[in-house]
Amino acid sequence: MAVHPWSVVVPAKRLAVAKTRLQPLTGASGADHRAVVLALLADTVAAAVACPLVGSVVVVTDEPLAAQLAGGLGARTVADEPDRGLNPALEHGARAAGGAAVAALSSDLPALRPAELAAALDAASAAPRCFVTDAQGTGTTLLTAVGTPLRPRFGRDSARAHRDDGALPLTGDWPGLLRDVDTPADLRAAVHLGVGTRTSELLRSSPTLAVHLGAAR
Ligand SMILES: Nc1nc2c(ncn2[C@@H]2O[C@H](COP(=O)(O)OP(=O)(O)OP(=O)(O)O)[C@@H](O)[C@H]2O)c(=O)[nH]1
Ligand SMILES: C=C(OP(=O)(O)O)C(=O)O
Repeated sequence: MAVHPWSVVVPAKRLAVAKTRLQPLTGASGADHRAVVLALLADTVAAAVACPLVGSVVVVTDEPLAAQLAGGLGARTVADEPDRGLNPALEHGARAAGGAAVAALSSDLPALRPAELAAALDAASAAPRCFVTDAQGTGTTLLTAVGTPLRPRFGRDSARAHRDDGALPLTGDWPGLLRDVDTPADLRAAVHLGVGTRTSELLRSSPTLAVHLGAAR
């Protein structure tokens, strides 16, 4: 039986140290690196907030600009505790979010659509813990838990780690949910799929970045 509402937890580290693999692109195009990271987060959070199966979105961050942005989009923010990296931050966010159905969502999914997230969360009622593998095939973009602790294993080869830890892999027609952005090629692929409002605005205001991403008209 489908479960909802879901609490969605989104991690966001300090902008100054985030998305370093995008720096060659932002540097070469003269784009504001922080603005790019924030735009990816904004489109991800906006899609989660707009998802009909989601009751609350909690962003785990110590970054004031990310917290401000999350608040403006209707998400709640909690501090980046216990300050021991991504997985402890997600566990903290999941505890703060509460509820029986909790999902950890990557913060770098600018092409995510609310209906895609709804389809994945709907499918996630199939097992107590489920996950969605990223487009590369090694990482994780969504980890879900219903009535059981989240036990996040994000990091290198996290898809394998989540599967080895008993979570069920989910597949479906949700290209925007798979397309996390780590590298310039990933951002190009997300732009090709169609990105949300904030990333689109950024491309309009940064013509050189748009050219680098093949998005210039
Ligand atoms: N709140 C919180 N989020 C984190 C932490 N570490 C990583 N994240 C977030 O988790 C996601 C994946 O992080 P990483 O793959 O380590 O780093 P990244 O910023 O995506 O990119 P790179 O610098 O290119 O490795 C990003 O959204 C980060 O902002 C942490 O300690 N606390
Ligand atoms: C940490 C992860 O994400 P990223 O692709 O941002 O490195 C992961 O997939 O587990």
